[in-house]
Amino acid sequence: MRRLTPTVSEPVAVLRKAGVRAQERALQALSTPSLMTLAGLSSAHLALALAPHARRIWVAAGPGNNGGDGLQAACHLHQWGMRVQVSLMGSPEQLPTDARAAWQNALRAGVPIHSSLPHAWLQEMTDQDLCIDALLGIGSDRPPSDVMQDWIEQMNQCAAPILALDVPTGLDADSGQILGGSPTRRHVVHADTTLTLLAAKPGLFMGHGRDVCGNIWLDTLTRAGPANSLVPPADAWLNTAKPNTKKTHASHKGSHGDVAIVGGEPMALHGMGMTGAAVLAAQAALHGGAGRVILSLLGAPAENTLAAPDLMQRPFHRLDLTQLTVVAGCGGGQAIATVLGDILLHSARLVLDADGLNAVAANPDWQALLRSRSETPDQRATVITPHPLEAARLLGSTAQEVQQDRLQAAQALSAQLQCTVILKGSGSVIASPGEPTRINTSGNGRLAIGGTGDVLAGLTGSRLAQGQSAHEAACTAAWQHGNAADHWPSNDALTASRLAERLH
Ligand SMILES: NC(=O)C1=CN([C@@H]2O[C@H](COP(=O)(O)OP(=O)(O)OC[C@H]3O[C@@H](n4cnc5c(N)ncnc54)[C@H](OP(=O)(O)O)[C@@H]3O)[C@@H](O)[C@H]2O)[C@@H](O)CC1
Ligand SMILES: Nc1ncnc2c1ncn2[C@@H]1O[C@H](COP(=O)(O)OP(=O)(O)O)[C@@H](O)[C@H]1O
Ligand SMILES: [K+]
Repeated sequence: MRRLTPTVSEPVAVLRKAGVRAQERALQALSTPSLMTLAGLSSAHLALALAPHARRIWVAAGPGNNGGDGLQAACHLHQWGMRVQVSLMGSPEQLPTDARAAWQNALRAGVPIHSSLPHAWLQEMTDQDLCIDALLGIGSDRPPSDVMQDWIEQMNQCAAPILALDVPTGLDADSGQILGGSPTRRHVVHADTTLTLLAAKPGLFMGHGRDVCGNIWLDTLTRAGPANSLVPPADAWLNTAKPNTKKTHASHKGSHGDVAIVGGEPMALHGMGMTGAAVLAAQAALHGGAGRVILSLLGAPAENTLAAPDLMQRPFHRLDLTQLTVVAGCGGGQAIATVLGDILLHSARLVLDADGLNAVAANPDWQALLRSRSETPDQRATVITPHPLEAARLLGSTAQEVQQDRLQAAQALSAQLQCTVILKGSGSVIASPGEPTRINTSGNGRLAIGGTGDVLAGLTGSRLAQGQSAHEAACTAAWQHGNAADHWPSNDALTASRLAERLH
């Protein structure tokens, strides 16, 4: 069993529900004791570690095998001398085989099992006690029933912390969305800790998953031996790519790459002042360690010269694109369309963001140009950094559809445009042709403010300029960007410009 944090260094495979089921089938026959026995024991160990002084442990057990895990855990905790009560939803006779065996074990051991909520017990529980959510795991495909919703609400309102087994009930393990697309989070368990079983699931790290899982632990239930070779191919991996920011002594500014930021439409052009976005990207490229950063604002001379003394400034026609890492589109407005063809054709390495992506989405010729960059003899690296709406425009779908399956959306876009994609948002997904897809686990809701995406684009450009491949640059930049937010002092405002200066 191990805790999954953004600083985890070994690779962690992520499987969708279908993959977990396949793994379950493959391991079931081999595993002695049964997988549920292992799951129950592991859950009980973690429960005891989380609440060693609990005077009450309430287990809410559902009608499937997730309920079986809870019953098995209750049995151990009871045998170890803890005061446990189980509320079992549904009829014990209808439990699946393993869960039914767990119920019989618990009965034999003398665990109190009821079919309703222990109201008085719940009211007496304190923050030293523990609730165990074993209502639904990966078998849930619809919003919880009315009675279950009531149990969930009681659990969320209880003073004791919550340990969710496998998945917090009400959360879709694949997407991180709330089952049934409910706009409120009332009908999903808000766990303090989630012990996920067999494999990490994507939904725990995306969308609402980050808010309702609490600390995530993983037990693969596989011990050393032949069982390990039966794990199906991963759908993705958690992103563990930390940047190496060390620079050799024997280096000069030319050793660390040149980045040109092209964007920042001024107010004078179409009445929308967006030079700030380009300056943010440029600052991030500088603080990300690029040797030289050139700001090429579209349509007018710089308005921020004094604010950015470290930056060089050039008009677009003076840039030698073939020698540069270009970050294009940040605050690009409509003006980006005037230079996008040249950028797609000639830039040595490219990060395309924001209005650059919107322009590509509207123009099939530019899509073809973007694709063809991977076919040039020098295979020009390209990273695109869409948020869900920009991704939807490129895919011809909706942001909601993208959020329903972020892994699939990022992979489809990467295949369609033959480039690296960072699909931004809670749990950014990094997909590249022929590379394992990554889910970034650093970062938090404080990044949900204007301008942080420009910072990510500039940082990615600096990583490319320093010699990383498109996939590595995207992985390390996404991790570093989120990590800076994770270490931000809680009493200090996080703004994009300050983020750009504190990338460490
Ligand atoms: N098998 C194994 O080897 C191992 C399994 N493991 C554990 O099993 C879990 C998967 O078990 P599972 O497949 O039984 O699914 P689970 O999540 O318990 O739910 C299904 C039940 O809930 C019901 N139900 C569904 N939705 C509902 C709703 N909205 N509201 C109300 N009811 C709803 C559904 O009813 P039905 O759809 O049939 O009407 C069915 O009765 C997995 O997450 C892990 O914890 C581990 O121990 C490792 C070994
Ligand atoms: N809830 C969140 N959790 C983690 N990261 C987030 C969250 N919301 C936004 N982000 C990150 O913040 C950045 C926002 O980018 P974007 O939407 O393009 O904003 P902008 O265009 O204003 O810069 C992205 O890197 C995204 O991954
Ligand atoms: K659960």
